[in-house]
Amino acid sequence: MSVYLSSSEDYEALLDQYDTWLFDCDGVLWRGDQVVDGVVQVLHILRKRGKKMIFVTNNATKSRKDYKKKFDQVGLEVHVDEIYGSAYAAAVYISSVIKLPKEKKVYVIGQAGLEEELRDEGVSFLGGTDPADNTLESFKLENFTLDPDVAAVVCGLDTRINYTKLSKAFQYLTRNPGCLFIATNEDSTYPTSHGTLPGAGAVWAPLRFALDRDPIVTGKPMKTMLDCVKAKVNFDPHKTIMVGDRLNTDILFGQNGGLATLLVLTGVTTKEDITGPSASTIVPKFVTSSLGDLRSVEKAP
Ligand SMILES: O=C(O)[C@H](O)[C@H](O)COP(=O)(O)O
Repeated sequence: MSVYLSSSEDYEALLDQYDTWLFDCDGVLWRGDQVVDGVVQVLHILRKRGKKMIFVTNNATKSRKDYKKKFDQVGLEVHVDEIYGSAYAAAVYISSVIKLPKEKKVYVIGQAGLEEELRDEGVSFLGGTDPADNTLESFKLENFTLDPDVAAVVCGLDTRINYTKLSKAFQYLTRNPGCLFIATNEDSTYPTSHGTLPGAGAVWAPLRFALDRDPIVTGKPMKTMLDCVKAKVNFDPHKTIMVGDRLNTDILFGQNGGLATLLVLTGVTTKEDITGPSASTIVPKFVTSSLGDLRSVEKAP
């Protein structure tokens, strides 16, 4: 059963109990470029109280450096070493977990942020933002030359997804022996300032259907993402809380890592999703309307 938080006393108790705070981004800190009301103040309070803060996003369209620019633009005081994205997790997984040989490559369905993280990890790639792949022309298999060095296909959110990219990925995954199918994350949707859009999971779902094969997912809720954080940051899981807006990624990610979890209702999850007969089996430890509400700890007389 979740504990619903609403008073400054509730929030004060949470601040006392946890000294490391992990935050999801889309739906918690912001929706698109619109920062959630009160979040700037709350991060400032946490910083002032010496809390360790880590930002873990499944959005693979941006690199950690891109996100640092976004944090700066929206007025949130965050260091690049506090930012962990699913693009970075996928690149580390390919370079350091499967240890892709240097002569091998990955075919990318995704955007520049994913390419930047792969490049920074020394992973060769093709596809992605290549103009030849970002076309609405019909894909002609007779004109396609298979690159035998492609040993994995990696898929992230790609707002320019098309039939050519899906067809090339399909060729590598069915014709290059042992070619790995990797997804940065499986979010079905994500919130923006103007409403909800299909997420990365909806981008690569056609491949899963065509292949009848599930990808290796490296973002939340999977362990790989937390391993990336643990490789750089020391924290006590018993004094760490994960704040998210999606049950099957953020909250499950926290639970898989043995962390406390705080669900906020400013993103994709509604109160109906966690109450009543069709409530999810993923039950957060705490629930509150918005991360911004924690600013009331400094409004108390
Ligand atoms: O890939 C997607 O579907 C979205 O970018 C993802 O849902 C947003 O990631 P978050 O910051 O919520 O982890």
